[in-house]
Amino acid sequence: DPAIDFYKKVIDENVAKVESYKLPENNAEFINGSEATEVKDFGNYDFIIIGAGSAGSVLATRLSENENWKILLLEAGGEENDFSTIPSMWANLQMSEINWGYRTISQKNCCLGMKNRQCLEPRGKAIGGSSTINAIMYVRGNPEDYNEWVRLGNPGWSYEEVLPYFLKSENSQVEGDPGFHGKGGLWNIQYSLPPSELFSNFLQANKELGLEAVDYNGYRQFGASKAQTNIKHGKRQSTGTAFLKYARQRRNLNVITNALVTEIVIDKKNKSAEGVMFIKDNQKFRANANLEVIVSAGAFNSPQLLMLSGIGPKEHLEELGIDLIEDLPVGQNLLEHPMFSGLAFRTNFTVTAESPLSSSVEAVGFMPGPGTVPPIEYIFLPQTGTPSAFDMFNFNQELENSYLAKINSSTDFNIFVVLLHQKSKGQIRLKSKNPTDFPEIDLNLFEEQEDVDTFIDGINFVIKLTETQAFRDVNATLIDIPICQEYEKYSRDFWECAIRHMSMTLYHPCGTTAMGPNGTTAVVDNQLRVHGIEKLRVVDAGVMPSTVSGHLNAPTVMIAEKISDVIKATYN
Ligand SMILES: Cc1cc2nc3c(=O)[nH]c(=O)nc-3n(C[C@H](O)[C@H](O)[C@H](O)COP(=O)(O)OP(=O)(O)OC[C@H]3O[C@@H](n4cnc5c(N)ncnc54)[C@H](O)[C@@H]3O)c2cc1C
Repeated sequence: DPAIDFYKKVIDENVAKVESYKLPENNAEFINGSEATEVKDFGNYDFIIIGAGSAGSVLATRLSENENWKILLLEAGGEENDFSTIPSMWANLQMSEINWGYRTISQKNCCLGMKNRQCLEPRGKAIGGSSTINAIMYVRGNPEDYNEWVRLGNPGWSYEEVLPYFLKSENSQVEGDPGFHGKGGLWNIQYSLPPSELFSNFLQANKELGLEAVDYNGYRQFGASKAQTNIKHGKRQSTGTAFLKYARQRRNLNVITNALVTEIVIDKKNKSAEGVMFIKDNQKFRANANLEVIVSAGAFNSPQLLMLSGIGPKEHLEELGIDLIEDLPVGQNLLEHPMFSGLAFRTNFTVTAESPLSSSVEAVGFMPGPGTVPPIEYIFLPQTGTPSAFDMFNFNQELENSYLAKINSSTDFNIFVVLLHQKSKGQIRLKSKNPTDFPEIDLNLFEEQEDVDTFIDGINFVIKLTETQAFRDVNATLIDIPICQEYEKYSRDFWECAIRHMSMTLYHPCGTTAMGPNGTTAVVDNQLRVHGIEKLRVVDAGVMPSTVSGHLNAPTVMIAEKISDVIKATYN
């Protein structure tokens, strides 16, 4: 098949580049432009949207449906490419210029087994944003997650009220629970590509523990299922491909790539957003917004941009010499989904054919807990037969030699354990007032002991899962974790130590521009308008006031769909 040959060639060429790629330390490509003295006029628009990611692409598509509105969409990255459309290559995309390349600052409670105690925090820097480099899983979470947003003071966000917006985007091929899947929308959803040979063992193992196969986006979340994914004809469906591709043909939408927004221009007297400053092609530009500036730069970059523009914690901005316009808890309340990556299992089964064109994340399960929402998700990654091109865990040399080097991609499978509702909180701060510097990311996972305890329960559950007959049939055996030898092997103290060393995240930052009824604890209101500032909204994953028992891409698209309707209703 010529198509398969073409993509195999793309993989070969790009994997070679991945091996030698070095993550950047700052936004080097914009430094020249940041030193330009002249500011050029980029004209007037009704809406200026910052960031063409999961939220920004959807917003631009929906708002440009109104022909009378002139819209400017500014994106720091470039276009998607052939490599980024191949589902199984998602992890490798981190070692290319379509990842911003962030690392956390050195951590005290977590990431202890990583190089320099830093976890990686990839973010998409391209049309489609993080949906262009993500693992393409479509997982909405639990209805109670959204009802919780209402309980936190945000009317309009109950599951009943947001479900229509999930359905609106979808063209679902999933044979799931009736009433929970949309047809005819722009975004294709289908099950992950052909099942691996151990998929049925995974489902059967769950069954042995009383967990049936479920549609996790349907009536019941507790149980196990094949992953629902954003794939169409074997290719990634980023929001750039699924939504923006059509809207870009509209004359009222101007999409500018390789443009770094450096400031939201705010009239200090009226406390009203007037436009933006950005850098493109080594030049500085200013564009004006008649109706609104909408910040959709993601859960790290949106708070960075707000703080650079004078909106943020008073003390922090003062210490950096930034004039304060509005004192809001920007960058606080950072939530993540910690993920333990130390459960690999050797089997007596060897994959025969390598399958570089499959999607590597195959199936997930949700562990029941005492509450209405699952405390733990577990993700099944079967053997691929192809070793990954780099260490996405960022393990230090000791772990790389003593652990990673032992994993065999033909015989071993992984089950990643995810803590869904952490109590610990991190934060985003500015390194300096220079917009070409990266923001400072402090994850602070596992500050709260309760998080560690729940995580250990999840690990023990997954080990029990692999001790069922279904996994004994392939002789699944936990691969030795060679660290934390000072503790009794597999005791709770041992697991705590392993968790603090070997956990990374599922790359689900949110909460840094949280919605809520007032500016002491929240940044935006329930219509995502920034408290205290006119004509300014934040619309992206950062606005989630609490996280969801799922993955963040689908909820972010839902948020953008819903706010597009709110905006249309406001001005029409
Ligand atoms: C490696 C990885 C795997 C993931 N896997 C999954 C998964 O399988 N399923 C799932 O549901 N979720 C997954 N996620 C998470 C999900 O993709 C994100 O939560 C979601 O895409 C966030 O959308 P957003 O609109 O908030 O931000 P983004 O999609 O990141 O969009 C922000 C956009 O703004 C641009 N931008 C930022 N700053 C500026 C600036 N100053 N000027 C101009 N442009 C700017 C960025 O380049 C980017 O395009 C994953 C994420 C990653 C990184």
